[in-house]
Amino acid sequence: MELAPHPVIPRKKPVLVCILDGWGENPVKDGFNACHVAKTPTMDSLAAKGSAYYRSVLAHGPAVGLPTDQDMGNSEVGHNALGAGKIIAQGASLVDIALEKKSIFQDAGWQYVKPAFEANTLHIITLLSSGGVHSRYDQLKGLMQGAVADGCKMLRLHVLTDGRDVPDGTCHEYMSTLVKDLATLEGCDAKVASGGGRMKVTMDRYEADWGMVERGWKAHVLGEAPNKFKDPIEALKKLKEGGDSDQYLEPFVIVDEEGKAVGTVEDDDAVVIANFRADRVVEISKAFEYPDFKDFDRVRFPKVKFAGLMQYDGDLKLPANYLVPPPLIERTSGEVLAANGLKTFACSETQKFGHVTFFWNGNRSGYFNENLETYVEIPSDNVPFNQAPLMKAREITAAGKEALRSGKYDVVRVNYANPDMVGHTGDLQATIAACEECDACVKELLDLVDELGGMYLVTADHGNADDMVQRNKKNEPLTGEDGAPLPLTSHTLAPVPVAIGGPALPATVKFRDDLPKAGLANVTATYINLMGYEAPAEMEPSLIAAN
Ligand SMILES: O=C(O)[C@@H](CO)OP(=O)(O)O
Ligand SMILES: [Mn+2]
Ligand SMILES: [Mn+2]
Repeated sequence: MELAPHPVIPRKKPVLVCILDGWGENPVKDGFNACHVAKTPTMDSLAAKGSAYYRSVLAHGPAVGLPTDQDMGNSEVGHNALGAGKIIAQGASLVDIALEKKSIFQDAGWQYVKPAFEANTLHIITLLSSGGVHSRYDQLKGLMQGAVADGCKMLRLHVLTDGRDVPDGTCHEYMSTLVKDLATLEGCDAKVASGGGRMKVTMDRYEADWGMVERGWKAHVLGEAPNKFKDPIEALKKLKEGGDSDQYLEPFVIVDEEGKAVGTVEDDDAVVIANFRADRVVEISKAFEYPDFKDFDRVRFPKVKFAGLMQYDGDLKLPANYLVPPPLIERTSGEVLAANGLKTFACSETQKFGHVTFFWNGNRSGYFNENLETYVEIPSDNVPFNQAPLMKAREITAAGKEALRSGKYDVVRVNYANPDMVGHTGDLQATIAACEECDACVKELLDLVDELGGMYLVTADHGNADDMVQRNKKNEPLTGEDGAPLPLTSHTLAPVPVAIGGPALPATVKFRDDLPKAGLANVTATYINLMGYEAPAEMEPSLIAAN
């Protein structure tokens, strides 16, 4: 893994790698493109340097290991690619293949849960949508059908409504489809048992709010929630009357005529999580898997056969049982830099902290070499982010500047959460403010890189803020019955910008023009070059060359 010195670029500290989470370079530049509408003098000045120093790269679909060109990018696959420099077949693709070949039903994880099917209940916990970021409905359906074919007599679904990877208000459609499909599972008593909105129940990440997971545990396992309904479609109807978006629905439990929860989790049951993406199911997995779990009081800890659709954390081997082996992401840039004694500083706020560490490092929660890596997490606020669109960008900037100034690090990596997290709220004005804040913070970092005589690479992991409205096939904005634009809460298919520069960048070094289809994985070799090294040959080619 020894890195050879770059023939032209000197090893000159510091190098800044800055990721604007959810900042797409969308070809549609109208009033709903928050990155475009926002006043962004810094990003504009980078773009104005022209194609030798500013370009876009693909951040969605096969370029980041997703099944099709219709799959928008996301933070997991984006940061995996940025960190690894390779295009890796991702969870969504691997599950597709395993279902297609039916090998999923032969492999060890399924064999582990299957013995529960005859006399006990199979519980499936899942994000209920076809978003393709954390889960997909067709895969859920395949799992349910496979379970029934293998003798499952009692199936209970615990569903998290989406409205984030798919438009708000679609939870009814997914629930109706699910209820219809459950009714077709012959010989199986199949019901929805509990649920809630993905940003309220179960799917917390990076320990931002364990209360979410506790609410999920109570609803899914104990059958307790303030909202009890006899019918899941009725449940959503009533909960939506409160005005909450699909993402933020309160937890609910489905009860029988006597008011008893229809699907509590009991000893000897099987529990499967049908999400392929890790970050938002690591916490609930710990609650099911760890006997000495202390992050909230579980009240009851049923002895179940627990499996993830994938293994979510390779370092922790969590969960021990899983249906599909996760992508093997090896020899990431983090590992290579550590092996060469190079020092890394990485920082973001809680919501994105694992993105610049865990995902960047190939879904590993530990360090490669703790003496060489410094990871700083700025605690995120637990608020709907359109109410606080500046988020913790100032604090991240301050930490990044201190790291740059310290002279201790070969590379300083920061991620700004604003364009993505505020973009997900569908609030255009707040997202414009988020982009402006981000731009102002990037300026501070770049000014310091100038002062210190370093180099920078500014990029993003996928689009989001660059389109805030749902559109028809002709790209025209859609409006609701009241004539108001229908907000887009999801990521986009847009490519993302990559900008390089800084006083230490030799004048002969420029972006190549022979890689028009380059994607995020090409950024890795580029930043390793800026650090003064040739990138490992197995990585996707660098975007730059010296003439
Ligand atoms: O919030 C999340 O979980 C996803 C969207 O589902 O966003 P990101 O990939 O940017 O983390
Ligand atoms: Mn992201
Ligand atoms: Mn996002």
